[in-house]
Amino acid sequence: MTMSGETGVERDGGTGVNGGTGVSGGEGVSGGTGTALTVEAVSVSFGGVRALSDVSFEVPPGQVCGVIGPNGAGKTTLFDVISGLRRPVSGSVSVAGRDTTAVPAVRRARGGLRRTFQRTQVFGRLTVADNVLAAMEWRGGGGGLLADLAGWPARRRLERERRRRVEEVLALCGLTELRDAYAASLPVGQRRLVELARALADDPALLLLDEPTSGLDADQTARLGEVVRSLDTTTLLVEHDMGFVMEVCDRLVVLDLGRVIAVGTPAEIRDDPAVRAAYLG
Ligand SMILES: Nc1ncnc2c1ncn2[C@@H]1O[C@H](COP(=O)(O)OP(=O)(O)OP(=O)(O)O)[C@@H](O)[C@H]1O
Repeated sequence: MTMSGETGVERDGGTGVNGGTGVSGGEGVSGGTGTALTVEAVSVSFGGVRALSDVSFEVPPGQVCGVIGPNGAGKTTLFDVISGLRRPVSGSVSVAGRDTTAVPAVRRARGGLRRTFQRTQVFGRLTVADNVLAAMEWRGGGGGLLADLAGWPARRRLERERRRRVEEVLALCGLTELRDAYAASLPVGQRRLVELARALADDPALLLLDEPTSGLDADQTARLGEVVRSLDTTTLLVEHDMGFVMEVCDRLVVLDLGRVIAVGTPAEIRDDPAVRAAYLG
């Protein structure tokens, strides 16, 4: 299946990390909501460029952790490592106490890892509601072909339950009035909310949000903050909007040139001289 990005270019959605599309099962990351994340001594190199050097931090269950740092600090590379799109040359990633460093991205997605991207990935030719519904369809309806043909009551119940959940998530993300709009017709901020709704549809265990406020107006940003705060899900977010980060995150990890230069609460980070130096030069 393909997804349309902000540019209108069709993008491959088959990484299995966004909304869990196209995969089935339940392995890889599982642990339900409130799953602890541990990154330990992770290093990644691109030729001579050390994108991540010995990066370590923990996110306790249910906390919201911001990853901040100047351009090129290694934030996207870190997300790629945690979601399984890139293997570190050394170090490990553990989710709910289980080492997932060698677990493929698709299995992490099956286990409940959801990620949104800097460049939004939604199904442009589906309505907003169907985008969210599609994020749940990967589990299948149960009962196989026979159930498909016979329309078993259990299958119909599941379908009703999913549709109820779609409406719930749309309301949470402020998208109810847009439920029948085609995703491709929406401005980037709203598409970003659709992507978030897809990620939230089936109770993620671990949520990675890449620049979630980008393209959102002030009201949408405020709502996003409320949504993220209301979740029990362990959440990691890369974000340049410092006001948002300071308000929404329980803790921050600051990267600079691939290294962790500070970890702490927003208040601690605000006053940290190393952070000020990295940002102000
Ligand atoms: N595929 C790649 N090949 C070579 N170098 C790369 C690749 N991806 C990232 N890098 C380099 O690794 C370093 C970290 O990049 P990364 O994209 O992770 O940083 P970032 O903090 O996400 O930056 P930004 O805020 O600009 O998105 C940078 O020096 C970047 O040029």
